[in-house]
Amino acid sequence: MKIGIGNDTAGTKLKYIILEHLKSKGFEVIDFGAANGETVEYPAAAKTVSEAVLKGEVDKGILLCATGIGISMAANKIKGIRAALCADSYSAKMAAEHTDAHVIAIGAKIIGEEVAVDIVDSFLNSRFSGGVFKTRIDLMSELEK
Ligand SMILES: O=C(CO)[C@H](O)[C@H](O)COP(=O)(O)O
Repeated sequence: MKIGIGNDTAGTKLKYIILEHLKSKGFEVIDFGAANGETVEYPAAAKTVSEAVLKGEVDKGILLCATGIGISMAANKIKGIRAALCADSYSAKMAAEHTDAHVIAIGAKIIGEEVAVDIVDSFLNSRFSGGVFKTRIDLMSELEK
């Protein structure tokens, strides 16, 4: 599984922790986010990762900003993207199982490092349930028209 990770400046430290964790688990990770000392605004990071998912360059995306709020809002403005702001691993599991989220967002100043890693693992280890949940995301997609 190929993962895209993106962050604004506030998410840089947590990005590297998640990046190393994912690599240690054998994931291929593309880092689209701000590097140490670099200034990147969250809309740009959200756009790059979301478009990479839509193009199939990566399978799923992880987004980080200080709160996770702006970067999840920005990702949800990209047509076709379902982004879920997650503060716990159950939500991350449901984001995958019930809403087939393309990306999750985590607040780097809100969520501790170990919980953040649990959230990421929970999201990536969970699969879309289909069935009635597919009907519902199709209804959600109609809202974009
Ligand atoms: O969480 C965010 C948006 O929802 C941003 O990361 C936050 O606003 C950045 O703030 P600052 O420039 O003070 O680090």
